[in-house]
Amino acid sequence: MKIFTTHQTKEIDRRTIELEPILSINLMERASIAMTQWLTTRFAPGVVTVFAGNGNNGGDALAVARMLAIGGWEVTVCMASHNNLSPECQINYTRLTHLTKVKLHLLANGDAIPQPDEGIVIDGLLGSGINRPAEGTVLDMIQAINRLSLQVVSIDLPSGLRGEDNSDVPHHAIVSATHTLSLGFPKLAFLFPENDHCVGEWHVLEFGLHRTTIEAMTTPWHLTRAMDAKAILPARDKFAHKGHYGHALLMSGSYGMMGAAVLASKACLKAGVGLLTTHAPRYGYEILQTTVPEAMVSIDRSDILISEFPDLTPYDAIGIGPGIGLKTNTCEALAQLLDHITTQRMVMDADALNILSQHPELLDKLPRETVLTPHPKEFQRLAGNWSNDYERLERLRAFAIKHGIVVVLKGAYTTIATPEGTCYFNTTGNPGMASAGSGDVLTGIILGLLSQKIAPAQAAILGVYLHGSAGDIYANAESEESLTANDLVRHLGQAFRELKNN
Ligand SMILES: NC(=O)C1=CN([C@@H]2O[C@H](COP(=O)(O)OP(=O)(O)OC[C@H]3O[C@@H](n4cnc5c(N)ncnc54)[C@H](OP(=O)(O)O)[C@@H]3O)[C@@H](O)[C@H]2O)[C@@H](O)CC1
Ligand SMILES: [K+]
Repeated sequence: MKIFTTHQTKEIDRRTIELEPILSINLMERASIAMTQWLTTRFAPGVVTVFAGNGNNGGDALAVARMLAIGGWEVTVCMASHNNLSPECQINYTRLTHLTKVKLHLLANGDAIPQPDEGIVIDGLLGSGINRPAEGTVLDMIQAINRLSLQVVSIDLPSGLRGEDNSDVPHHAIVSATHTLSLGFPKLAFLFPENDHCVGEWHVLEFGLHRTTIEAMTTPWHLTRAMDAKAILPARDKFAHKGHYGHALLMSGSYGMMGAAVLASKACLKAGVGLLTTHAPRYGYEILQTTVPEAMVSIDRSDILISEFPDLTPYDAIGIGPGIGLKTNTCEALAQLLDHITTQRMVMDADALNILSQHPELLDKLPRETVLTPHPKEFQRLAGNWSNDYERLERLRAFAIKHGIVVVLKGAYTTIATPEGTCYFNTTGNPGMASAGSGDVLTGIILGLLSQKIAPAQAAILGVYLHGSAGDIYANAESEESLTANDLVRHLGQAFRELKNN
């Protein structure tokens, strides 16, 4: 699903009005019907306090207030002013005044703001048209809303939040919503950890914007839904043999870190690879043979770390990093590997990434479309610091473009940036997955998919989706708290099945 900038959304809005054609007031009515339907399926009719601004966000709020009042809700509306209303807001204001049962408060500067103690709150003060941090009575109303202990449903955006960069907006100038009903598309800002405090649960409501315009409009930002991930999943051929699904080489483990090699190996196999060879230090031999009997083992000359790599000829894809450590011999083996790699696809994680940040000259040797899977700290070591989440995203794109690689920045809404600068935000997963070994499992999955000749960016998008989905399946059945990396491996089968049946 595409994510557009505020500016693009306005253009889609304009073209819908022109090409459908539809009057803007009727488009607003359609959006408001979609929001009212959402509200009435979620909440039983009761008390609702609606805060409305003077632009079209306020217009939406006034239309929703009218629809709820007609539906039997007890509606109170608070407005900062009824002057300088946008034309659509003005029409909805007039329509609302015809309903005598709606209580209307027009607040002048300094007036006490109603403080409801029951029901729900609808926040329609400011939407995508915000052009400066909230101020005056609108700011007072935002702060009054934030003092309430009621559920707050924001229209389009929590008032005060902008669709993209919010680096200059203080938290106290943004409504803290429990739900945000985003009109048409998600906003980029919803995906940033720094806005978690205000966005709450967000929902995209479709209301018939112009399809051809949406299809033609390009954007670097995409959200991966089940249908997008499913489209990547290749069908399995009835007459296939194990050679069809590729031969993966995993270089993983060191003394005390063999668990990483075990987890990544298991995950690679579960992701459907044909053959797996795990290259590990000598001392890991028995561990691997007993815990992952499906994998072949290639033994390093070193007992305790990886200091060499096998002949690469048989392999379709190489995964390196989980548990390898940062010792000089291992760094040298990695540098050598990069000199010898030919057609193999590659995924690098954990200590392989730390080696890259200690030896940035190696970044230039990465084969095009190599997949790196850093968590934020590893990415910071690789690409430098950032001061806000928007800047971090820009840095991610720039880094992927500069080095011609695929970067998977892990976290809530794990983001996959391609060498072309396109970003895909993942929608599966839960906080229970921020635990030991979770990254090793992801590396194994992506390696398994790369070996099956799925293009690197696609393998990363699908791998991240399945990894998160396995975590969600486990968390729904058991709990987030008890989730371990092994549980991810064990539920990968169900994640595939859910995706296929979707
Ligand atoms: N996308 C779509 O397809 C559809 C979008 N729709 C809806 O339209 C919304 C966008 O509406 P919009 O453009 O009228 O702007 P909006 O957010 O209401 O705010 C602008 C008003 O606020 C004011 N103002 C600005 N900053 C301020 C501040 N810091 N502090 C105080 N005041 C401030 C500014 O007034 P000013 O004081 O600058 O004259 C202006 O009047 C969008 O979010 C969605 O809800 C739907 O109707 C259906 C179709
Ligand atoms: K709003």
